[in-house]
Amino acid sequence: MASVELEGIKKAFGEVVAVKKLDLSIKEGEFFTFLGPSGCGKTTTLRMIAGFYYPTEGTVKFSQKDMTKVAPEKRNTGMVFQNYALFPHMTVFENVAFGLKVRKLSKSETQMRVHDVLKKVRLEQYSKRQVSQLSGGQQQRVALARALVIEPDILLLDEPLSNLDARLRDEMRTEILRLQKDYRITTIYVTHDQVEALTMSDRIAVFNFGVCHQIGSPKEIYNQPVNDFVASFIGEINLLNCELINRKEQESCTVKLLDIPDKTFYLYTEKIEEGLPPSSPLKLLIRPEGVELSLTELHEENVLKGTVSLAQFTGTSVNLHIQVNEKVMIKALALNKGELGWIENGTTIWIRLPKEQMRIVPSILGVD
Ligand SMILES: Nc1ncnc2c1ncn2[C@@H]1O[C@H](COP(=O)(O)OP(=O)(O)OP(=O)(O)O)[C@@H](O)[C@H]1O
Repeated sequence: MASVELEGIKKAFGEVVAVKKLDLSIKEGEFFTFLGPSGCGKTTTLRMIAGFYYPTEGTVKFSQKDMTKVAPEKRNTGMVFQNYALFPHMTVFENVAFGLKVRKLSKSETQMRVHDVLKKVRLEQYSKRQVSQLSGGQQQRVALARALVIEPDILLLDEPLSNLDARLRDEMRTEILRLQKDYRITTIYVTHDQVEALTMSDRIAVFNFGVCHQIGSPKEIYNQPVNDFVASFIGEINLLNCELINRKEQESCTVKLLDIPDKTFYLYTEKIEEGLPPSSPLKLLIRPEGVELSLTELHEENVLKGTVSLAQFTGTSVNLHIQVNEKVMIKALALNKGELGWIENGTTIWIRLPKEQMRIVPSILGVD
């Protein structure tokens, strides 16, 4: 096991700056995920850790040892690629043994290690089969076995599940976590899939356009996003253009929603992101599950009246779109019970935005 430290990392390919300036440290044994949309610099960062690319600026360290210019084969990392990169004409055994052969391990040691790892990934009975004769999920396990057999200090996984169907993806998520805990190996996982990131990771780094916007546990990222990009990339959310009217210490503060005239809302001061840039556009955030609903009029603060424009039944709940006016639509969630479970399009409804469920963050996506 090793820790990973990235200090002031930048990577440019000619004019294209794939990673702008990155500082992060990954702890020993941690399951750490790089999450972000296509082209945001996740794979480039992973490849700098593997040594396939050298950074234009900055330092890559493993357990505080400078590895920036060390060749990939001397880093003791195991990597699994999106397309598996297996040798199709070779057997499962030969594929997994390949890295050990390169390292010139004895035949008996190789036999033993390959046997052990194939058992771990539940492929012992397939060792003589050609990989081209395996299913996608089985090929994925071979790729994992090949990465693990060298007993790497760090396991690097680049969108390893994106070629599998939904059911197999679920199964492999559990499998990868089981192996990661078994081997107690520092793991860096690249994905654009928020469900994978939330369910698997100890911590997540959220990227966009070569910049890491936030690092935190799945709960921190979901519940305390630092800006509207992070908030909207993970889960459903309502983002409302707003202006902060008055900010008091340890009390409610007052907010004006720009698209709902003559209405003031109150939320707790600690729900305002620290150090908001003075003139930047702001967004008020609230998750659909934080919105409260009533079919009878509510006479309290933070209430809006709207009309249901979409009621999508999902089994356990109903996803609702509630039109407040031409510009503002609020997403909410009604559990499949009581009268709210039977709600239909066109229903008039009262929405309460509880103080503790709202946050104010700077908008990097811009006011729409
Ligand atoms: N070898 C290269 N030469 C030139 N530009 C590159 C190279 N590799 C990556 N880029 C560019 O750098 C940016 C980041 O790419 P990267 O592959 O790291 O993104 P990503 O977040 O992993 O995307 P994806 O999820 O699509 O794999 C993109 O604009 C990409 O086109």
